[in-house]
Amino acid sequence: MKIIVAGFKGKMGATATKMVLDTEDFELVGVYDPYAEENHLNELTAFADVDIPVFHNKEDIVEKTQADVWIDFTVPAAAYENTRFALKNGIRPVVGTTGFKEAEVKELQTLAADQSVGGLIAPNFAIGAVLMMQFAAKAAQYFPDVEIIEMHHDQKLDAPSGTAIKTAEMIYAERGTHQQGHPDEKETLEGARGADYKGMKIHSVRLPGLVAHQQVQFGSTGEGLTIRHDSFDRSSFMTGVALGCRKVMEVKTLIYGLENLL
Ligand SMILES: NC(=O)C1=CN([C@@H]2O[C@H](COP(=O)(O)OP(=O)(O)OC[C@H]3O[C@@H](n4cnc5c(N)ncnc54)[C@H](O)[C@@H]3O)[C@@H](O)[C@H]2O)C=CC1
Ligand SMILES: O=C(O)C1=N[C@H](C(=O)O)C[C@H](O)C1
Repeated sequence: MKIIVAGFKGKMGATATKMVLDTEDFELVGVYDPYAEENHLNELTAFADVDIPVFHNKEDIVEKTQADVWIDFTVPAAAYENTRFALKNGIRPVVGTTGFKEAEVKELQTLAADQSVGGLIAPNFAIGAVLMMQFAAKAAQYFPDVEIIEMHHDQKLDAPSGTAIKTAEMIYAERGTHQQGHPDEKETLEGARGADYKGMKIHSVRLPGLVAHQQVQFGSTGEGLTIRHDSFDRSSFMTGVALGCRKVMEVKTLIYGLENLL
């Protein structure tokens, strides 16, 4: 399987690049970042023995390689265009970048279906995080009152996290809209109650030292249930990324959420 990694100099992109190089049946054919100063991956100390081209524009990738899969860990502002480009050129996207609008995902799904090209957008590739979301959706059948607290490193650009939004969407699919808290509650300091997704509150914590953590907290009469996942290291996402790369070779649509491929 021939793979391109977009965003290779970033925290996730570098981890994914290493994973591709370390996986026997994966072949890294190029890395992409329009802002990179390097022309070859071996110019970076971490990849000193890897002679792979660095691409600075997308057209060169199509012209000079024959990639099967496009792994994307870039920035919210670039991921939609990158995914669209990959699909249009028959390269299967495996996208971890967050910040997609609901309409953008739908548009890309239509394009993938039209092009008959498989792909995956997964807000979280950690298997434990996918289980957390599924357990939370199950719990919401019995405990409709829930708040989501997501906690990330302070370099994160988007809030709330893609995982928090996906969790809220999965809970919503089970419980629908539900009024929580006191109907007359007032914020004396704006934002105190967090963001609101169909009546569900989402709180975003950003602190140095954190990686990626989320707590889904349910409350009911005389009892509470907390479901928590922690990614302590970015290697936690790599099993899911590798699995995504294999699975997109077998499908002809753009899947949203790793849970749909497990
Ligand atoms: N789905 C998942 O499991 C996970 C998703 N993420 C998401 O992945 C994304 C990247 O996260 P990090 O690696 O922490 O960020 P980062 O800031 O460390 O890396 C982003 C990289 O993208 C590059 N870049 C900027 N514009 C680009 C473009 N147009 N094309 C290609 N590359 C471009 C930057 O130069 C930078 O090196 C974020 O949206 C984050 O939320 C992060 C961890 C896990
Ligand atoms: O930016 C991150 O770090 C992460 N982003 C994803 C998200 O927005 O949910 C996945 C994970 O939480 C790490």
